Amino acid sequence: MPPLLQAEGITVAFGGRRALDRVSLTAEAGRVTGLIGPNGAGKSTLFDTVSGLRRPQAGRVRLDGRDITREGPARRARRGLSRTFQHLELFGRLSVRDNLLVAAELGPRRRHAARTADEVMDRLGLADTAEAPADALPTGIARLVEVGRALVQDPRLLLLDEPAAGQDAEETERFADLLRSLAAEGTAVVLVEHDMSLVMAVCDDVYVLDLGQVVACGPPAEIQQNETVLAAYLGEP
Ligand SMILES: Nc1ncnc2c1ncn2[C@@H]1O[C@H](COP(=O)(O)OP(=O)(O)OP(=O)(O)O)[C@@H](O)[C@H]1O
Repeated sequence: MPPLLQAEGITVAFGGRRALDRVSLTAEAGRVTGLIGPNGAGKSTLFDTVSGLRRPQAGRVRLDGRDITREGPARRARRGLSRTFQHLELFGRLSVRDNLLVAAELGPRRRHAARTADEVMDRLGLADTAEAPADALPTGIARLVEVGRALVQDPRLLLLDEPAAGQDAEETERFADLLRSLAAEGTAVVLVEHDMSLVMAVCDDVYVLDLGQVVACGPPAEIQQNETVLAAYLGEP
């Protein structure tokens, strides 16, 4: 069986400058794949390309071995791909529950949208804030709501763009448990995150991007020792 996600040789240029230069990445069901790199390395651009918001100038995106490079974001979502955004995309005036409901009503469990939203709120520890408007939430909690909006779609492939930013140590620990349990259920998780202790604790594999190129990939223990990575990224104060 092919890996659930295969991005192969992805090149994206803005003007004359390559934000991604022949980037390849795979993500497998049941594993958490980390994607790290300095600001501007190309992480969000890769998510945009995988989720169908941006067409690459070269390269292919495959899901279950099927070439989906020319498919739009809605089609990819129906195939089981969900993502969160680094810049939150919540409906600020709607409650937490309604934010999840709107997303659930577009997903495969739309007939049970209310139950699905409640289950996901419970799972994320959001039940107590269910009626709070999204724009009144602290960032760490708002990011969990964004994750919840992805989870109500019951994704097979979940792309998370800095989901733990703004969380305190205890929230991050709980979030790590959530990622592990999603992987244990068979979800393929791709995690963009600047919190290195979270990345190293939960990821099975880590890709390191720098200036649009993959400079290393491997298990966390190997990545932490890799000299190119230390120079490009981890060595930064
Ligand atoms: N719409 C755009 N137009 C022009 N340049 C862009 C655009 N989007 C991204 N870029 C450039 O592409 C490069 C990669 O940006 P990207 O946001 O993918 O990096 P990133 O690794 O996600 O960074 P960060 O950690 O800061 O979010 C950067 O140099 C950025 O300035």
